[in-house]
Amino acid sequence: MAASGTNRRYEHLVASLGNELFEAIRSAKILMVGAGGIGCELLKNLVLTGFHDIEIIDIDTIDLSNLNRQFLFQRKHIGMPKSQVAKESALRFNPDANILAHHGNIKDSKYGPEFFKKFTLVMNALDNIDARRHVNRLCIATETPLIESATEGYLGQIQVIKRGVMECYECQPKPAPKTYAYCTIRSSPTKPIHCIIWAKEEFLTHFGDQERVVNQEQEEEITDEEVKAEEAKIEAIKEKSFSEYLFRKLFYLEIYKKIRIAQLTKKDLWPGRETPVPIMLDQLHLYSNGTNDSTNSVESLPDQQIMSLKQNADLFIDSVNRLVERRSKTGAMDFDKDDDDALNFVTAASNLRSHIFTIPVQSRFSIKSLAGNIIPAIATTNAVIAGLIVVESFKILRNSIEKCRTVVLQKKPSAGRLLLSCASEKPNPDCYVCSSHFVTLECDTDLMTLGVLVEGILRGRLGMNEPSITVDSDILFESGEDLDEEEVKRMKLQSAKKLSECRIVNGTIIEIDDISQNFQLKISIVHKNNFAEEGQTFNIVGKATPLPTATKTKGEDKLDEKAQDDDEVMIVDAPAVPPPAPSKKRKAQFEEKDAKKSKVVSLD
Ligand SMILES: Nc1ncnc2c1ncn2[C@@H]1O[C@H](COP(=O)(O)OP(=O)(O)OP(=O)(O)O)[C@@H](O)[C@H]1O
Ligand SMILES: [Zn+2]
Repeated sequence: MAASGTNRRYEHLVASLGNELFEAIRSAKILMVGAGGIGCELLKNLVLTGFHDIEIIDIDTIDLSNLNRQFLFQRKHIGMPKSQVAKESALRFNPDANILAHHGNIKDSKYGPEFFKKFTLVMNALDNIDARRHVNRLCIATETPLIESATEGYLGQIQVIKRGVMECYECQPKPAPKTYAYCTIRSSPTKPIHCIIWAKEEFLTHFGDQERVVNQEQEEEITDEEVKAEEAKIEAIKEKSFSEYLFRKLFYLEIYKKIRIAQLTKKDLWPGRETPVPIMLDQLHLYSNGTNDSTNSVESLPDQQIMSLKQNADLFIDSVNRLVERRSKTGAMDFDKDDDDALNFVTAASNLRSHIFTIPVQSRFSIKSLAGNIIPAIATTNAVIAGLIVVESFKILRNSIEKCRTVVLQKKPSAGRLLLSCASEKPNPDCYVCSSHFVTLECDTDLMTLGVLVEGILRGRLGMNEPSITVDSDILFESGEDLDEEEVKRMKLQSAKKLSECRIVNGTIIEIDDISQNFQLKISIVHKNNFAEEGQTFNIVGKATPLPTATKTKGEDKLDEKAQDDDEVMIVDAPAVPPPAPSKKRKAQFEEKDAKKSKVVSLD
C-alpha cells in the first residue's frame, strides 16, 4: 500500500479518503492546462492530496501583475516560465510528486491526440475560450474526462465533461463576442475603446502574423494630386525611419485622405462632430497638449497619468523602434497587455487617434485594462474553484463520473448558499463537436473567399486549429506546420479565390479535418445573397457560437458600447471566460434541483 512505511505524509489522506481512492489518486496521470490564478491553487491542492503523476503546461512567463494571487510565484521569478516555477514551488509542498512542466501552447501539434491519450484526467485552468475549445475537442477525441473551470471576480464555475456521458464545453452556444461597427473603428471613432481597438489592429497589421490578419483595411482609392504628393513624401521616409513613416502615415496621411474624400465627395463623414485634425510630427509644439492639468493629481502613479500629445508621440516613436527591432529578431508578435512595447504602442497610438478625433485621452493603466480585456481576479474565488475541481476528480477516479456535478459559485447566497450544484447535462445531440459533426453554412459563395472561410469561420467561429478542406475527395486547402514553402504559397493563392471558384456552391458538402484536434466536421453549403441584417455575410445553422448581435452583452455594458447595425460588424474579442453565472432559466433549474436533491458538493 502506497502510504504505508515509506511515507507518513499520506497517512491522514488514507484515513480520510480510504485506501481505494487514495490508490486511484496515486496512480492517476493528470494534465493541468494553465498555471495561472486557478492553476497555482490547483497544483498545490493536487500535490497535497497525494496526486503523484502530474504534467502541467502554460504558454506564459510570470508577470508582476500575477503575483497578487498566483502564490507559487515571487518577484524573483518574473520573466520565468510559469509551468517550470509552478512545478518547483509545488514540489516544496510535496517533494514526492512527479511533475513534468511544459512551457508551450496547448494548441501546438506536439500536444495532439497521442499526448492526451496518456492521461487519466485533464484539468483546465485556462483564461480563454479558444484554448478551452481546443482542449475540449482533444478530450472528446481521446475520451479523456475533462474538468473545466472559470472564474470572474466573485463568480466561478466548474463543469465535468466526458464524451457520451455529459455535455461538452461546446454543447451550449457561448455568448456572442463583443462587436463594433467596422466603419466606427476605421473612420469615425467616438469613444476611447474605438481608438484602442483600432490601435490593436494596427499593432497586428505591422508586427503580427500577416497570415492571420482577417480585417485588413481595403485602402480607399482616391485620385487626388494633393494626396498623391503627400503619399510620395511619406513613402520616401519609410527606408530612413519606419517609426516616423508610420507616425506620418497613421496620424497624418490617413486622416488627411479621409478629409479630402469628404471634401471631394461632399459627404459628411462625421455628422454632428468636429472634423478630425491630422497631427504633423514636425509641428507638435503647435498643438495644445490635450491634457487638462486637473486630470493628473500629484499622487497618481505614472501609469495613471494622462500624457501630453508630445509624450504620446515620443512613446509611439520609441515603441515602434523597439518593436521593429524585435520583429527582425524574433518574428511576428501577438498583442500581449503585459508586453511593455506592445502596450506602449497601443497606448500611444490610441491616444494620438483620440486627439485627432477630439476624444478624451486615457492613462496607460486604463488602456491596459480595456485592451487586455482584463477581468477582475480574486484569489479566494480561484481557491474555492480549485478545491471543487479536486472534489469532482475524486468521483471520476472512483468510477462514478455520473455523480459529477456542475457547480457555480455565486456572489450572493441564494437559499442560504453560495455554491449551487446541479447534475451535469446530457450531451446535446445537435452539438457539432461531440455529437452531430455537422453544420450548415449559409453564405454568398460568389463573394466569400476561401480565406474568409478558413480564418473567419473555421478558425474564428468553429474553433479549429489546423483545418484542411476536402470536396469530393479533392483537397482544396491544407494548413499546419508541416507544409513546405511552396505549399504555403499555393494555399495563400487558394485563399484569395471565391468559394464558387473552388467548386463550393449551393448544395456542396465540404469535409473539414483538423488532425491537431482529431476533429472532423461536414459543412453543408447553402448559397444565399440576401441576408436579413445588413453587413451580415454568413450564417451558421447549428450549435456554433451565435452571430454577434447589436444587443448589449455583459462585457459591453462595462464599455457602454453597442455595435451599429448599418455597417459590417467587426468581431473584436471573445470574452475571456465563459459566463460563470448561469442564465436565469438555468439558475432556476439549479435552484429547483438543488432544493429537491442536492447536497451541495458531496464527496461521494
Ligand atoms: N493556449 C494556451 N496554452 C497554454 N497555456 C495557456 C494557453 N492559454 C492560456 N494559458 C494560460 O492559462 C493561464 C490562465 O491563468 P489566469 O486566468 O490567471 O490568467 P493570467 O494570464 O495569469 O492572468 P491575467 O490575465 O490577469 O494577467 C495563464 O497562465 C495562461 O498563460
Ligand atoms: Zn458537445
